[in-house]
Amino acid sequence: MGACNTFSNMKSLNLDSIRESLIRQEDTIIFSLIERSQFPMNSPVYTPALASTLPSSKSLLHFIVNQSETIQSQAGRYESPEEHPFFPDNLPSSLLPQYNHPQILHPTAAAININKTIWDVYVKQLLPLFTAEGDDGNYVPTATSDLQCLQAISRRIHYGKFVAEVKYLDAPEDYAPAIRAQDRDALMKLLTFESVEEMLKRRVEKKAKVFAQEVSLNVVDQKEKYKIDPSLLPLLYGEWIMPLTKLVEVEYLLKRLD
Ligand SMILES: C=C(O[C@@H]1C=C(C(=O)O)C=C[C@H]1O)C(=O)O
Repeated sequence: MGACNTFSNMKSLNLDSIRESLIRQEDTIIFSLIERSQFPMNSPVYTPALASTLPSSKSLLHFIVNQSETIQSQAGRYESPEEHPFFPDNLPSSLLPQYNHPQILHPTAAAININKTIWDVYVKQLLPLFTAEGDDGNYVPTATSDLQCLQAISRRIHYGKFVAEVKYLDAPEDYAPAIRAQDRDALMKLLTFESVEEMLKRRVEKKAKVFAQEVSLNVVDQKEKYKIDPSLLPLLYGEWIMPLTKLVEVEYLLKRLD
């Protein structure tokens, strides 16, 4: 049986099960980056000029994400504590019967949403790293690939809330004084596991070597080629995805005793 990506109940929530989910989410993130990388940068997708006749005049990406979130919100996506919209203002309510999502997180945590930062980091820092320069006019497939990447990365980073809850429950006596003192540095130190981070960086590079490898039947063509450079994965995780996950962890813990 494959590793499960969600929590069905409180009992299944421990640091091992959360890390298993984060490991499975690596696959989703790597595949979504590979899909996006088949298109060049297509920079008109991210600027207002192309979007001036659309209801979201900021950019085509803004329009596609906003409209997709509207549909998905009506279908109940944001009822789950694992999901965070990029444009939470004025989202319609779910039209579906309520699913009984386990209430694991401390109530004040619901408000933590760092998607603005994730959006900026993705568009300004990550995209240029793994897409070729250029414009091939495939704007809608490009923006829908971006939506997949953004949702996968956001879900992973906001999992920091669950990580933080479990770490707190495992050692409240260690965390409580730092929370009471609102000491960000002490919390960051407590929640950081360098060996886990180092293993993760090695694993995502290895996964990218497998997932992004060009498959050829031509035995003469021995040299391995990749759809995205595998060494980008430890960079993306080390510079942005893990630090932002830890930021969510700290933000969560700061509110854990409210
Ligand atoms: C997520 C965790 O917390 C921290 C963040 C990590 C990450 O984002 O992958 C890894 C190890 C920790 O430093 C964890 O402990 O698993």
